[in-house]
Amino acid sequence: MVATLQLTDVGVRYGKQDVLAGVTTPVLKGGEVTAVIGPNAAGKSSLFRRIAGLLDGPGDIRVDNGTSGAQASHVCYMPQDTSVNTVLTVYESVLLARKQGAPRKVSDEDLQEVDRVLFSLRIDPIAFKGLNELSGGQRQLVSLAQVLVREPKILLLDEPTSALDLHRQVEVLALIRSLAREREICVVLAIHDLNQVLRVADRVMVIDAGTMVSCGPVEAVITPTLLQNIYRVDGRIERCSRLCPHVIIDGPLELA
Ligand SMILES: Nc1ncnc2c1ncn2[C@@H]1O[C@H](COP(=O)(O)OP(=O)(O)OP(=O)(O)O)[C@@H](O)[C@H]1O
Repeated sequence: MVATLQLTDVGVRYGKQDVLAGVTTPVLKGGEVTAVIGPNAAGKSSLFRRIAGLLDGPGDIRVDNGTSGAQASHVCYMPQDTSVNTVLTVYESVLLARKQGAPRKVSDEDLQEVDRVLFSLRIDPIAFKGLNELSGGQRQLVSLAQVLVREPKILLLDEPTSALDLHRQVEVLALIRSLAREREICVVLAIHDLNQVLRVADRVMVIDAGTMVSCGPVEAVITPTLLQNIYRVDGRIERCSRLCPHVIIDGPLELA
């Protein structure tokens, strides 16, 4: 069965302050990548924490048309903050993530999956380094390995490439897209770089000031009007030599 995720009227409140309200999506399906975009402090991370079951709030989060998000075991969440406070090695931390909530005995299959994920993210050369010895980008790749190794069906990634160099961003996002397709994973990822959104996502959800203002196919949503209304910049969409759409920014919005 293909995994599905659907949000109905989902909100988040910290104390007495509503930071997110009324987020309703179509059914997001395995095999698809949905990008969540919007300005700083719009409510994107709060939405991810709410879907992952780390925050309470109004609304309905439906996984596979039944279980609520928090309870479904195949929902994996990678937070924005990947700082660590442990002496584990990369390999140990990824193996531990794999065994989370499962019987303790480590099988050959577990070891093979850890190897496969480290290799796919090209972090196998640092497998036996301590987590506290890594660069910011390496730490982010390890965090990604920790969720991929659990073989999720719903994958929630909060800015998974923010610390990566350009080559690694393109490579990792291509990997995420191909895993989504091959393993029918429903991927939802927050990301600021609209050009990467245009490359990786099927659908884009725009959050602005705690409200979902738009949700649809990437090229229908990422338009000069969005650049003006949400990001206050003048820009246009053009195609690169491989025909992938790209955002060209002309400058800050010039008010008439
Ligand atoms: N633990 C918290 N307690 C109170 N308010 C919070 C908490 N976490 C976030 N907020 C507030 O909620 C709002 C949304 O924050 P959130 O982190 O969800 O934004 P975001 O869209 O992910 O931003 P960014 O793009 O900067 O990461 C902000 O006004 C923020 O100050």
